[in-house]
Amino acid sequence: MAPHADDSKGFPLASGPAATSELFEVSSPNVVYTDNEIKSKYTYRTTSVTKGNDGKFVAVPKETVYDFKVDRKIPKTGVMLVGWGGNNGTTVTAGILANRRGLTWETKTGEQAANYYGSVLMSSTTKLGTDANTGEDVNIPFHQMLPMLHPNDLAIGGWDISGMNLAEAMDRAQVLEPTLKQMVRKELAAMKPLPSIYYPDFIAANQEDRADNLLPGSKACWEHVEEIRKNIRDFKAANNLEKVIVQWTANTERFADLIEGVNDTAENLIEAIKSGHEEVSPSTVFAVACILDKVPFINGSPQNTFVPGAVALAEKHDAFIGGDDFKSGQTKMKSALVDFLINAGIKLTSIASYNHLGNNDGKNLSSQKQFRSKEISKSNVVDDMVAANNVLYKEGEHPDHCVVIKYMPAVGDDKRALDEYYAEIFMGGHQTISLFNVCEDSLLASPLIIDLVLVTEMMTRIQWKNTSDSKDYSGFHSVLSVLSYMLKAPLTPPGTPVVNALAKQRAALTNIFRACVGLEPESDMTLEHKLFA
Ligand SMILES: NC(=O)c1ccc[n+]([C@@H]2O[C@H](COP(=O)([O-])OP(=O)(O)OC[C@H]3O[C@@H](n4cnc5c(N)ncnc54)[C@H](O)[C@@H]3O)[C@@H](O)[C@H]2O)c1
Ligand SMILES: O=P([O-])([O-])O[C@@H]1[C@@H](O)[C@H](O)[C@@H](O)[C@H](O)[C@@H]1O
Repeated sequence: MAPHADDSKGFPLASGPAATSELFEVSSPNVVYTDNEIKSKYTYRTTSVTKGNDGKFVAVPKETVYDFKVDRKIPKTGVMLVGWGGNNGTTVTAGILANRRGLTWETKTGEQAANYYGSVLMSSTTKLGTDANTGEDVNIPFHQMLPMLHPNDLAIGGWDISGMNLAEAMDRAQVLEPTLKQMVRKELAAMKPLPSIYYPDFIAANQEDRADNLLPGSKACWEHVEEIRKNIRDFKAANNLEKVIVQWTANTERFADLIEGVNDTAENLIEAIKSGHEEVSPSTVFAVACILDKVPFINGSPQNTFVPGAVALAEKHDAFIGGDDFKSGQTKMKSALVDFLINAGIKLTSIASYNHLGNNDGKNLSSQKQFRSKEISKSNVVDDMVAANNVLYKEGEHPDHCVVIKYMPAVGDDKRALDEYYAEIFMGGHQTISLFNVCEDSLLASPLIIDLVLVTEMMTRIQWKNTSDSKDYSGFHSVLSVLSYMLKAPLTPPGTPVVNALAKQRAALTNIFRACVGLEPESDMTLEHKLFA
């Protein structure tokens, strides 16, 4: 009998965890396994560079020894989506249900089985090491690097300003095959998003016609914070959960003005909400509600949810936050291609990025203020790669870069991304790369929602301390920049650099997980294959 859900309960857990036992153990004097923990001593090696009076760099190898501790017990976890009734929300919910039940369905090209393609954790591998006998690479599923939650075990719930149940909303989204929809319709029909907060000025006016599932009040108030906190507590209790993670996959909001005395500090932000300040957005109200109860909050949209006061509040409460803006298709390709071109010594001089899409996201983005949020997140993605190459680019020099998004209802969720990359090459030559990339937006974004939940939940079970310190273990910084691989505009701890290069982002995630079990970073040097045969 398929599991049933109701408003506050969301979508209950599967019967029994799908997670498999751990695939490997590290045999090292620096790694200790107990029933509940993996403890490791990890030497972090970096190179500290200074510039001498003669202008010459001096590079000094540095070593810092850290103790890492990983909780091996995988908690019963739920995810609550803000915007649950949207294209992404309905698609990821149906996708997890289909995987949990091992569904196959007929399509025009034959039978299709449920999968987690597009999830870096569930469908990619990472190199563990080399075979002691053959010297061949030994690659394992990324998901097996640490004792990680399995998406099949997730309870799912959430909020939407639209009161449609998930089956009707799935039809409205027009993303999934009718044959698959038919197989999950009954379960989704039993799921209804919780009423949400709606402050009209923050999203396009064209969204008003779906706003029929609202909490009273059209601007920030403390009752909204308390109601959201209660919703999360009720969902956790109803599903007998140990942990809940909240993700914003609701409409893109306009940027909030940063106002001293309103959203510049934690205290001012709390006061601004209590006094009903109109510059506090719904996404910031959700973030504050989550932070106060140390519920991790991830922003999958481009708006500046995390105003300085929200970041400060998260740091104050040791709560995890992450964002911004899922990196699903056009930008993911850009962050890989630009990384390749510039690191190949090719001088990229112009990027023209156009896309059109016909889903409700595109409808909301047809409004200038909401588009501006997206334009910013899509435009900044090359900055670090350009700045890192002072051979090609002088100080302050960068490629021309334009971003255009047009709402074309006919194409629905199947966004068309058209890009032209123009570059200078050897001796005055030029290279022009033209891409036509059909991104089925929700089918690309849904695995990112899953990866963001899995990595965020994993980070709540990792602690560290500097071996030389006597102080206790602590968690990573509140701002989870380790999530950057899944996001267009990575949020980083205040004052730290933003890395958008896709390969670097993936390497950071891989090597932090490796460090947690006392393994060196994967360097791909393979000296064993270069020094001797
Ligand atoms: N590939 C992708 O789909 C992709 C990539 C990057 C970012 N995003 C972002 O993800 C978000 C969702 O994308 P989508 O295609 O699912 O859009 P969508 O419009 O289909 O879904 C958004 C949902 O949010 C709801 N909503 C709006 N304001 C709300 C509020 N205050 N509280 C609760 N619900 C609210 C809407 O009713 C709608 O159901 C958008 O902001 C989009 O820009 C999507
Ligand atoms: O992730 P990506 O494909 O570069 O960017 C996408 C944009 O191209 C699209 O216009 C927008 O609707 C999506 O929300 C997403 O942001």
